Amino acid sequence: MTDLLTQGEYEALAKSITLPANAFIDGKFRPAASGKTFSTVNPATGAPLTEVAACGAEDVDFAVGKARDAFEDGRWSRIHPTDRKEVLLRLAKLIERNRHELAVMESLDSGKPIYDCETVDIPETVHTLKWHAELIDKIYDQVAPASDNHIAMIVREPVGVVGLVLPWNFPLLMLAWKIGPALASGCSVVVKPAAETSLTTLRVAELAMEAGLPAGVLNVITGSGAEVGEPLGRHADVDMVSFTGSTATGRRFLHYSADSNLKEVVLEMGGKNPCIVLDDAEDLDTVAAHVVQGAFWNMGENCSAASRLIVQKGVRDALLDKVQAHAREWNVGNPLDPSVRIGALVSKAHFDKVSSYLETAKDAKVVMGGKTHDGTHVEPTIISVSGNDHKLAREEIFGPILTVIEVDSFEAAISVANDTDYGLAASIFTANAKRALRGARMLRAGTVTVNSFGEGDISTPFGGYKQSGFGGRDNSVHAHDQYTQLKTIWLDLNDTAGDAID
Ligand SMILES: NC(=O)C1=CN([C@@H]2O[C@H](COP(=O)(O)OP(=O)(O)OC[C@H]3O[C@@H](n4cnc5c(N)ncnc54)[C@H](O)[C@@H]3O)[C@@H](O)[C@H]2O)C=CC1
Ligand code: BAL
Repeated sequence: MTDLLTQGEYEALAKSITLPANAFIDGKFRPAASGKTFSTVNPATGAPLTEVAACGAEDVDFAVGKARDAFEDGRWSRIHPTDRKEVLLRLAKLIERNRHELAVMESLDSGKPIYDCETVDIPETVHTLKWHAELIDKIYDQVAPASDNHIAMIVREPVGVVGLVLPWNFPLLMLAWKIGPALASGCSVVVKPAAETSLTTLRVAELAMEAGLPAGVLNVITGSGAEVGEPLGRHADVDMVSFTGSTATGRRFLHYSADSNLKEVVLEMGGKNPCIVLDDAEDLDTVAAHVVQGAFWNMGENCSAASRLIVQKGVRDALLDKVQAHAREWNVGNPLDPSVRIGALVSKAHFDKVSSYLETAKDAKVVMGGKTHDGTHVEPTIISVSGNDHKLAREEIFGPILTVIEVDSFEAAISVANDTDYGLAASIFTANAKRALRGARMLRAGTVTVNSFGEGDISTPFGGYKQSGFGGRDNSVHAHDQYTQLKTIWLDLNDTAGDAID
């Protein structure tokens, strides 16, 4: 059970904590080579929090060089997996010990409710690091079938120096999703946090040194996508990039790779995720609670947000009454108030984008909400559209706006659900087990939940079909596939040289 503090205690902590500001390279905080900085702002108040190093290509190059040195001399990549495990477990413990400080930092920098930071982001970050740490000395290599005179081994080796490019919606958790398996596998990493939310990544890098991670293994380069993300994506000495963010930026990383060293690229991108509710769904009140959680959790700033409610005609009105009742419990307010469920959107620029969709609602029916507050807050909003062609049904809004589409059959529901370029997540609510399973199979999405909304947990792969994903999966044992490559080693056991192995 998480021990929440009071709003007053969180506000006192916010005033007393030291915010990191410099990039973190080779075990030390360092300013950008250019000396430039940018302001990071509390989106809930508009007040500047601190000045962060505005790094560029020179800093990326320096960090990649340090990561390469660390990888090649084996100070991390070649130590026993159990020793890597111990360091990562210590890091998880240090994050747990500093949870209130990290939760406040995350909330101030991103606008997320402190309640979410304390009850989801921090515990899940700790759990993710522990899970990958515990896994790494339990994965065995393989021996392939071969004649008595040969042994064919298939071994996993760390891929090398990896670039980890993070989004702003779950700064700590996405860091953990990527450094957990990357570091456990023995890679050295250069992390590029989103410019909006660099602070907790920098603090975790510092804690990693305290945990005993050797210098140069975990580096953090702060700055913009153009100045840091692009040079990292194009760097000839980066072996692999794992990215989470928008589909447009993900696509750029494929170009960077093709134009440079053909580095491996794994992309986890956007979604316009359908939530299907059929006429025979049971317990509409619980269904409504899932719909609200799916649409409004983290202010809808979630790649797997259930942003399209596809509801069968017979149950539409009853369901929408209950969805509104639950949504009214999601109060908008100061993110440092532990009773608040809807905090600020991440930035004024993102607020402007999300609120522009409220204008689009003029040719649709606003069922609930539609108002904005305090410059960066948007109320939980439900908008009913005439069909799946509406802009609100097609574009990823990444805000607390749920688009409702009515359908008249199971087949129509599946067809509308799949009518999107995305394919990250989907849910289906029905009491008919055969239709539930048939639907789950027919939905083109990386994760399908039946009679619930969720992303699964650390033990199951997370990633998308179609333009939501490329190249691999986060979470689960499969996350290690991103950060390792397979090597085949054949041994000839004959006393004298035998035939060629073919
Ligand atoms: N997990 C997800 O699916 C996420 C989706 N988004 C979607 O993307 C929209 C835009 O948000 P952004 O912050 O602009 O996302 P983004 O995809 O541009 O940013 C993600 C990361 O890529 C970096 N980046 C940006 N431009 C780059 C470039 N040209 N080259 C290399 N790296 C670059 C950013 O600095 C950040 O670290 C949101 O409204 C939302 O719809 C945003 C964040 C997470
Ligand atoms: N929900 C975890 C992945 C993401 O939103 O970026």
